[in-house]
Amino acid sequence: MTKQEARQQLEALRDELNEYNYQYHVLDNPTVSDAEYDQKMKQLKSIEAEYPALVTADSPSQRVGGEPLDAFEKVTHRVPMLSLGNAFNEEDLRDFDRRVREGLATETVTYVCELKIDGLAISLRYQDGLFVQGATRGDGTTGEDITSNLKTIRSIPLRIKDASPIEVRGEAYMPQQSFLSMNEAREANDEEPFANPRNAAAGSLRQLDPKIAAKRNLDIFLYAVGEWESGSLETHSDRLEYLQQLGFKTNPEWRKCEGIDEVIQYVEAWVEKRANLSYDIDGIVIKADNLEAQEQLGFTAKSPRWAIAYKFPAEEAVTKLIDIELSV
Ligand SMILES: NC(=O)c1cc2c(=O)c3cc(F)ccc3oc2nc1N
Repeated sequence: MTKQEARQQLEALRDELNEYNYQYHVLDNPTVSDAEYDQKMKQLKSIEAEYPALVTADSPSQRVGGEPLDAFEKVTHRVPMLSLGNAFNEEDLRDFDRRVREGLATETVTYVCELKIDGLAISLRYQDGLFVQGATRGDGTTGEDITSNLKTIRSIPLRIKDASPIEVRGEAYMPQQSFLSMNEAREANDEEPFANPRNAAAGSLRQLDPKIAAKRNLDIFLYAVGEWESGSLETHSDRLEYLQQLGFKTNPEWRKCEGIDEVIQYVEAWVEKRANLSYDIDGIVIKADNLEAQEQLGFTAKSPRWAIAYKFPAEEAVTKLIDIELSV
């Protein structure tokens, strides 16, 4: 095979494998058998072995990186990654809504409600369509570069159609099933089990060896845009739809709510439905939908004034109580 033929074959195989990966891990709708996927991957790797110069950053063979790192580099978030203020009951939610309406001098606010994924806040940066850097929130201004670990998350696209620089944010998490089977394996090896999926996800993303992170079956839901020069959308909900069009995994349960009464209905519905999810949530995030309204309301030193997190009553407090009772 000539170098030109190899280049063409590799491009076709990359596109095919990245599309299969998207259907399987983002849409949860596999279109080929594992055997067929593995066969194509083997073909790609053998041509890349023959022509190493033709390996590209978005090749599916590059998901599980090379050598373990000695340490994580620091990353500065030019747009700070802040944390959300909390609401614990209906009164807190109504107080939040009153502050927003007063700040905007408007009667009713359109909100977007999202499930609050109980994981790790993550930032992904794309340049010329390529995934170039991934980082933790850290202290909001300085995070850790964990690009090699994030590349192992199959639902993160290595390339997107939009070539303009864009930073997207989301929550990396460990699905409950992965958590249970990982802890079974750890206990079989006399290793300390993780307390909960959130700690397991944090521990996995802090591994210096990406081969370990690759085995942890982590996943991610994207929910916001950080830096984005060419951004021209008017609402947060438009941004969620744009992220989905770009090939990112967004959580399908978000809803637009007109006014705080609809928000409270959404929250109450999920107190019940939460138990049926295949991943942990610790609350509901409520955001003013209009981006100009967000701009007008701005931020306190550590949180947006245009969003709040309604926290479910802590479940682990109950299990801890039971553990104590059982242990006496
Ligand atoms: N865990 C989550 O599922 C989740 C978390 C955040 C944030 O932490 C968050 C922090 C901000 F300063 C602003 C918006 C946010 O939106 C968010 N939206 C979500 N869905």
